[in-house]
Amino acid sequence: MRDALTPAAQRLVDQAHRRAQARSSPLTEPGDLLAALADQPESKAGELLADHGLRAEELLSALGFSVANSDRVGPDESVAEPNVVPGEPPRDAEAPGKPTNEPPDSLDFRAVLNEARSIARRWDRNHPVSSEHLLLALVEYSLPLRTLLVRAGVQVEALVEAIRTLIHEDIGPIEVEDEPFRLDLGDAADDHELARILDASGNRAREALRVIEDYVRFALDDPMLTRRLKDVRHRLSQALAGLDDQTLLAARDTPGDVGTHIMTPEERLREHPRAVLTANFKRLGEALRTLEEYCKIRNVWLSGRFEVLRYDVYTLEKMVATAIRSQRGLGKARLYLLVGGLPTLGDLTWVVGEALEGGVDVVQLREKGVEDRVWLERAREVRLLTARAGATFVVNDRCDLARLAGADGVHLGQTDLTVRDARRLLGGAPLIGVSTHDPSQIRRAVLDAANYLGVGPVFPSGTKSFDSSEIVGLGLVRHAAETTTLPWFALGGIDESNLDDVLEAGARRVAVSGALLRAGSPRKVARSLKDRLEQAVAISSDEED
Ligand SMILES: Cc1ncc(COP(=O)(O)OP(=O)(O)O)c(N)n1
Ligand SMILES: Cc1nc(C(=O)O)sc1CCOP(=O)(O)O
Ligand SMILES: [Mg+2]
Repeated sequence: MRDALTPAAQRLVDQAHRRAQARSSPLTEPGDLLAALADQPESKAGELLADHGLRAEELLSALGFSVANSDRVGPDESVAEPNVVPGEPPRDAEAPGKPTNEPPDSLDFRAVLNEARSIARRWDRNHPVSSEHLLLALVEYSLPLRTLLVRAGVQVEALVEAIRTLIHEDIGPIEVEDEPFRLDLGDAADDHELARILDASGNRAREALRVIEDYVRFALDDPMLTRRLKDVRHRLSQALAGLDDQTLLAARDTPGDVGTHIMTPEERLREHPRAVLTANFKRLGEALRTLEEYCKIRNVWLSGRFEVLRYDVYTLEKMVATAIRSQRGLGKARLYLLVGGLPTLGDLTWVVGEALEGGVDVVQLREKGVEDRVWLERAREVRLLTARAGATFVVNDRCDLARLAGADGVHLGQTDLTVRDARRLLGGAPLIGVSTHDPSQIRRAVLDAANYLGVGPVFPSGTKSFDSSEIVGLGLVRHAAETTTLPWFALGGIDESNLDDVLEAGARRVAVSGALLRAGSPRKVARSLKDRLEQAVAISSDEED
């Protein structure tokens, strides 16, 4: 394999070889590369590992390197990036100057380099492999190394998202590998059986994935999840390319398959599209498990790729389930009111009543600095009003009060409780909303299985003061419109005068506070905002038809 690597990536690969030599290993393994990355906080990938919680010494010792004497093995270990040094062509892995007498690459090590290459070249065939590509290949395709990273403190999911964002990872065409990993299926009877099993489960996995993708794309209409599913399909195809398709085809015998006519009553009965979705997630998990188990006989590395895919599919299943539940809870909600800071309970009752009459769908009680008993009294009042109107009620910041008041959910900012901890307190049913102020927070909230997002502040706000650098503008609204899975509400300084700009940028739900609280007639303003939101929704669905 002749891979174009950035100088920094090349040094990491060389360092991995030297590490293998230092530990007297006959082969250079992926763990040697991970150790090289972990021990180079100045490289971009090393920096990312450190930012995501790596306790480098713990990882190095888990990888079998003694921290005291390891670690910068050999000379010239400075791996300061840039990815590509301007004016300097990327070095080649097998170019002259490569250290000699070092243990050759294990199959797994070569597979990691292959992976890194295919990630780097997804969009551009000439793109060199950088340290970030190497790190992504390691964590995405080696479950044991991923586990070691988790044990050494790394938040792996967030790390993967950060790398993907950094390298603009996206779904490109499937590249045919020059030298794919092939299962060497010969002519023996065992091989024939193995080929039939792998052929059937490969087809099953592909088909189930397609059924799931169709649901997410057409029923859920969710761009971010559709992209993630495409990514799984892409990786599944790459993994399946490791099986010798000619052998599999030769072994295929559909008319002779004793299983084709056996169908359980449950398989015939699917009452609604969601039942089809659930059944196909199950089918996909099973097919991946079969691939993983039977590949172990011949190629542990390939088996590991199916294993990682299976775990990713479990996570995706949860994300799809959350997206369905969120859309059901908030699918038709367009106008969201944040209310708080009013002098009396009577003022609160009046404003919320007016807003609900004007068509507000969600009310959030957002109090700051009031005594808990007052908070709770107000929350119970808003609960009553919203329940009568059939609207949703959310409590800002406080899970305890949300529970006590019987709210439908809670809203959390970036420094409030995490979604995971709020779920511990509230259980699975209540809605959890998260404030987001940049693309990575949006991605994180989606991965954390939040039910909806606040996206802002779009404009300066009279309700909460923000530095000008904190105002996200319409750019983040456009980003959310293009990518976001969940119901999301643009907010911050939105009123009748600038709503058109927000709609133009792609928002179809907005949250307001001052626009209603400072209005002479909150009912009229709410009605006008709501009508314009619904009109925008109607126009965009006409355009889609
Ligand atoms: C719908 C919605 N979006 C964002 C926020 C802001 O939450 P947070 O950042 O926690 O700030 P506070 O509101 O707590 O001051 C929100 N409340 N609602
Ligand atoms: C409390 C709050 N949080 C925001 C965020 O973007 O996180 S914007 C905001 C204030 C929303 O009120 P108004 O509509 O009056 O600007
Ligand atoms: Mg908060």
